[in-house]
Amino acid sequence: PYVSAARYGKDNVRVYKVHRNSETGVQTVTEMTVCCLLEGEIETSYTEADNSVVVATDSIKNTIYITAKENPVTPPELFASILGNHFIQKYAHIHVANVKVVTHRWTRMDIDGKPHPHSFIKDSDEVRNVEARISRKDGITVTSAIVGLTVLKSTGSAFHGFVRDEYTTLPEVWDRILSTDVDASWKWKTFENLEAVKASVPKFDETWKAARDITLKLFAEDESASVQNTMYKMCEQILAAVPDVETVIYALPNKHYFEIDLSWHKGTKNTGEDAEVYAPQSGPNGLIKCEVSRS
Ligand SMILES: O=c1[nH]c(=O)c2nn[nH]c2[nH]1
Repeated sequence: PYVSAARYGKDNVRVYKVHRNSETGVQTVTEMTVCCLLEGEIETSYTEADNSVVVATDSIKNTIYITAKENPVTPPELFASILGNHFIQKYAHIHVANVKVVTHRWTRMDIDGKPHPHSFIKDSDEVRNVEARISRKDGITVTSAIVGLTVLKSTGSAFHGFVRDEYTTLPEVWDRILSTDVDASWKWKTFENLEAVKASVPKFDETWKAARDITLKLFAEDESASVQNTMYKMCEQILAAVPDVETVIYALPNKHYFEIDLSWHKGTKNTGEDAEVYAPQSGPNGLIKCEVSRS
């Protein structure tokens, strides 16, 4: 047998960084969880207990903190690329760094109608993620993502015209609740090197905001014929808005809310257009995925 693939490093490295603007007194915080896994000429550490090729995962964790101290931690696309590039520059035998950055939400509080200089609220578990592969040979590939953006609409969603056969019990519906946890990601054109990532820095925040705004606007306004069709429109609009993005990927659970027939109680009407009380379902749930690329 031989090692056909290997990568190792430190996962779940939690990092917080504060930026203090001494002139305005405004402080800005970033909190992220980092995973950094290295690839290269490391097979002998597996096959021959040769630890001479191992940059200890503890050293990788230390490097994450030093890199955060010495460099910007936002946008996450830049930080991930700087971190990964460090390893392939520092260690000749390391050829690839796989870096995942999960950025948590700290939304600045508004107090008495004014943004507070140093107080924040975790207004949701939504995260902004980046996965970057920094390769000596192949350059830097970056995928950005919005994960855990939970949305619901109480109407404006239908699902009918689907296959009806001896396995079908689902009634057709013209007016239903639609709820999902958005997992949207977009793959950037490969960056030749760190300089190319730095040249694109303004695009990363812009694109995250555009992708989020497009998702919310379409979710709210589309007379949805299905999760499939609505998510395709989201992908189309993001591709149209961001030339440097090659592919957009969505994975949307369909979080069902079932009607409850209450007619057993004095003929209470609570189905169809009389439905008001529903049973939110934890599972099973639909899961609809798609990947849309430039033609
Ligand atoms: O939007 C939907 N897509 C589907 O594929 C599906 N299947 N059941 N309900 C559904 N709703």
